[in-house]
Amino acid sequence: MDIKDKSLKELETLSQEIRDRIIDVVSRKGGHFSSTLGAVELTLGMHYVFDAYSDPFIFDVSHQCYPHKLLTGRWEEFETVRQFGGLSGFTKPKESPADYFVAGHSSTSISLAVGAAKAIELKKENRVPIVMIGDGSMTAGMVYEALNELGDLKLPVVIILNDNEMSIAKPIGAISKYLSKLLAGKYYQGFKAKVDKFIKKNMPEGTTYIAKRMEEAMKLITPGILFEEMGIDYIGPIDGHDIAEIIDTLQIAKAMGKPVIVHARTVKGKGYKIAEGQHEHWHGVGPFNVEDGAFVKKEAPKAATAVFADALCELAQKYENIVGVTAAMPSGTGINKLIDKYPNRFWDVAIAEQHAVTSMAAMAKEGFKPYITIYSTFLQRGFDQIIHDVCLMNLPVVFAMDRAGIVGNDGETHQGAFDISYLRFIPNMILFAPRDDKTLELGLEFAYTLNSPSAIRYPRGAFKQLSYPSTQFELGKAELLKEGTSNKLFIGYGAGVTRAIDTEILHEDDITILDLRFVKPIDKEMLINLSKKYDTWYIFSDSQKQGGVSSAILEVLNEEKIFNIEIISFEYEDSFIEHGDTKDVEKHLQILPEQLIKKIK
Ligand SMILES: Cc1ncc(C[n+]2csc(CCOP(=O)(O)OP(=O)(O)O)c2C)c(N)n1
Ligand SMILES: CC(=O)[C@@H](O)[C@H](O)COP(=O)(O)O
Ligand SMILES: [Mg+2]
Repeated sequence: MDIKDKSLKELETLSQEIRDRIIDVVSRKGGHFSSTLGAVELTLGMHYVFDAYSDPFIFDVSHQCYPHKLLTGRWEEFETVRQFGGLSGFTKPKESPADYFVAGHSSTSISLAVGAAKAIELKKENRVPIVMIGDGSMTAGMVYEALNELGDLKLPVVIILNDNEMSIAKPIGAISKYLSKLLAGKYYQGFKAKVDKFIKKNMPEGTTYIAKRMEEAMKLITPGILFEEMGIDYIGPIDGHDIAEIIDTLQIAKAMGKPVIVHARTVKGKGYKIAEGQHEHWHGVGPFNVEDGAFVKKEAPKAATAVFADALCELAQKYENIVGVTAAMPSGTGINKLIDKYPNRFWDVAIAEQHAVTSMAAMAKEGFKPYITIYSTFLQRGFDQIIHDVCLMNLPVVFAMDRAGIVGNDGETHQGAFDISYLRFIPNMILFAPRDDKTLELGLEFAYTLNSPSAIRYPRGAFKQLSYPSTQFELGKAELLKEGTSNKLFIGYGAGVTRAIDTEILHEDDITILDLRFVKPIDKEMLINLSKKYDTWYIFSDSQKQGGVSSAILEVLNEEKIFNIEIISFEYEDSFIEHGDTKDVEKHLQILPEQLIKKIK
């Protein structure tokens, strides 16, 4: 939709239509809600001043990109957002040429803009990268790595800092406090008045000349701004819901031809009163009633996250040296409960996964037992820190990895597919997984006893509760759940054990089921023994096949020169897994028990 020739009044009407569409669709389908509502006017400003099909439009995390989708030919299709086969909830170039990059993990936007700006300069093109980044995402280290170079190179990049004074939860840390202080300032008004006066007095011919003078004007009224010190001009705070002010400012920022941060004050949830200014609750939602904001809740069994949080609470009470962190996901990981109860032992360190890992390594060195509670996908950010700061030092840090396996509607960027593959080869690391609630509780207690780094994984949502009695973990020991009479062996890992059991029930043969429990150290003895009885092994695990559970088993068989076993892995194939309701995605992957049984037969 070209909005460049719309009047201010028309733009205001459009902003209401966009909000109505988002509220209507998200209230029925679920999705990211309050961030995207708060970004409507800023997005309109971006589209008015820049060109989404030419200028790189870079949305950080991109959970706030719904207005952008609606403005770039996806109004009708928006009905399908986050559903299987439908629109992604994030920006995705495959979906539209107006989506510059895939995003979903935070704080990548300014680096992308710097790279794009370098390329634009080398290609001698006339395009300007425009970024939208939230205040919460300004806490991550990558942002400062990018600003560091940008302030030096002085390439033209416009960065809208969309500041609603919230991350998913409340904002954390010194940067947040600093931004709040800036928000409280009156810099923009002074700046604008000066610029207006200047333009009126000195003929408004040619933006380069005006921009040059603006720079001088700004220096007088933005003392000591961190960004200025880094070589990046700062304009703000502006009202991020005032379309005229946004357009005005973005035009100026674009004309300046150098890196500029436009600091905009916004209200998270703007336009839906019940959500306005609320954190957590309205960030990402399921279907709800628009009239009263009541969620259409389906009766759901207790999620693994809640089982984890309760169990860790009990352990923390028992062992005073247990500490823990989350990187900006307090309620998502359930650790908010512990932060409330033990504020001196459990922390939200903001979006700072690398720092979370390394700072907990030092706590382990000091004799504490850190539990890093983190989504499988976000731990990817702390990869080098796991190797260099935790495993190399052989420190007993526990990685409690939530959202392992298919996460559903967030899709490609968020699937917890890779953790086994990226952790398994690291020396000293112990990898194990519970199959249900009880074994999750046992696993957390077992982790406490370990003197090495360990990682335990559990899924989004609830485990299916199993009837097999639970025994405590024993390092490197698998558990034979059922001995059958056929030549087949089902090996399950974590939630994969349930998949194995559910598939076995559908098979007429009486099949042996092994809960592998540890993928590292793996139970070689058990595998060697089983190789003497069963010659066709099926591997069930909610993880990537490459480097995953079946790879680990094949390594053992190969080392032991056991070549007569056929291994059939039902792990994820070598591709990124799309978004959709988890059941739909699993069906697409053909890993539902009724599909697996057909493959086996
Ligand atoms: C690396 C990484 N860690 C954590 C998250 C989870 N996450 C998504 S949005 C968000 C909050 C971002 O806050 P902000 O940038 O201020 O955006 P807002 O939602 O307030 O608009 C968090 C923590 C993520 N996407 N990526
Ligand atoms: C955008 C983002 O990274 C988070 O909002 C994420 O979508 C939360 O996922 P859960 O719903 O699994 O907590
Ligand atoms: Mg925010």
